[in-house]
Amino acid sequence: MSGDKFMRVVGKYELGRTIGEGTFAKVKFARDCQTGDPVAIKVLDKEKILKHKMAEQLRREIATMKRIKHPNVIRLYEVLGSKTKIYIVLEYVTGGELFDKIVHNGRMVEDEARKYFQQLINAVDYCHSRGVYHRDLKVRIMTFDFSELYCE
Ligand SMILES: Nc1ncnc2c1ncn2[C@@H]1O[C@H](COP(=O)(O)OP(=O)(O)OP(=O)(O)O)[C@@H](O)[C@H]1O
Repeated sequence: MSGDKFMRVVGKYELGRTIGEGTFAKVKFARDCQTGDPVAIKVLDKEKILKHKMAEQLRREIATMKRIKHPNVIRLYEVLGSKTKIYIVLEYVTGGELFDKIVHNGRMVEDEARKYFQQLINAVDYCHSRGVYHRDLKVRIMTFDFSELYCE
């Protein structure tokens, strides 16, 4: 992404701007220094994880995500650590949340809804076939045509 400022290096990644924030993580745009490929890195504070007794849940979530490899599920590439932080390196997706798209447009034509729903079902079916059941699906859209919908 041109125009981005990269300030910190973690592993082989240059960290750029913050692109989102969740309950326990800041999500940064980053770039693989070797290939130039974009990634999203979730940065978690170890102290905060321990304080909220989330270490075991996080460990389980990471182990599960590492097993899941499907074109419609965000890939976890690797996990890095420093003294104070955990860095979860993820596939970068650009299209925003499906929910926001629906709210913004007010409605969705049936063909488009069918396409997204098919991708969602494929992803969930794959996860179930591997014994993984997700209780908090987030649906994000990839801007490429061939695999538009990712769920995490
Ligand atoms: N792989 C990704 N590619 C691009 N943006 C992402 C990616 N993962 C997360 N984001 C952005 O970062 C925001 C926060 O994501 P995160 O997964 O930490 O929290 P959440 O799932 O939205 O909330 P919570 O952790 O509270 O359930 C997202 O809303 C999204 O905008």
